[in-house]
Amino acid sequence: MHSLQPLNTQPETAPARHSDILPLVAEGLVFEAGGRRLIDGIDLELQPGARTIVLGPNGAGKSLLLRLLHGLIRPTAGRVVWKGRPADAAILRRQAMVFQKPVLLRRTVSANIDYALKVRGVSRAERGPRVAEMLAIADLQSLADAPARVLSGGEQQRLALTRALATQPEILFLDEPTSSLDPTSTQAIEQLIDDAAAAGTRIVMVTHDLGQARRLADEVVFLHRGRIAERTAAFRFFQSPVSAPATDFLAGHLVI
Ligand SMILES: Nc1ncnc2c1ncn2[C@@H]1O[C@H](COP(=O)(O)OP(=O)(O)OP(=O)(O)O)[C@@H](O)[C@H]1O
Repeated sequence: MHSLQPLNTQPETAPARHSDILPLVAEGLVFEAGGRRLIDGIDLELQPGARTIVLGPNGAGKSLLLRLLHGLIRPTAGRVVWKGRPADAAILRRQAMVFQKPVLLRRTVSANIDYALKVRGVSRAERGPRVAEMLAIADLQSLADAPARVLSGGEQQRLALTRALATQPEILFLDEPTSSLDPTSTQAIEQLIDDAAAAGTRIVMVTHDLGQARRLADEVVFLHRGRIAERTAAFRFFQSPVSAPATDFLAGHLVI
């Protein structure tokens, strides 16, 4: 197994830029299910620019938080506001999410990308060149006409990410996108994320891989029991986290 090189260790390197939908603000977010309060009053503001990595122990509510922000599930209380307004169809088209297990259409690699563009209203004339460009960026040209289902796990995730990036989202949510991938596939995915961030896409990513968090994060949001225990610039977080749960977590102690 070869080690992964740090892509960028400096904080706040992504260029801040104008956004039509950011800041994304969560106000008093609560999510309850099965008689449990799983997200317990989260306030969070995400401005354009930085790359946010969400860390925390199993069951802390990381995936739920991403799903609430993305609009896949509705909060029990509180709200998610995009540049001052609730999510609507136009806002939903400007954001994307990539899951741990790629969700792909039973079509070819090209058709998966083409379809994502089509549903966002991109004309046929524009789609062809955009699909070709994205296939090249993701090094998937040789698989363009292959059914997506025959791809390896790493290739499928590269396709899922490429499809998301083809829609030029202003913000991209990633929920453990490399958790079942080998180091080479992980590196390819990280490079695509890094490039997207450099081009201005706001990155919000959950990972259990602390090395990956160090490589990609500008800042860390640490969740514990459905609450934000701390939000700290990445270089500081890994040197000296502020909260007790994060300190224990980084020390490898069991955090529940
Ligand atoms: N729809 C639901 N109904 C009931 N409980 C749920 C639901 N969704 C999630 N949970 C529970 O909420 C808690 C937080 O889940 P979540 O998937 O957000 O955790 P996580 O921090 O992403 O954990 P992991 O690191 O293990 O993926 C867990 O205890 C989970 O079982």
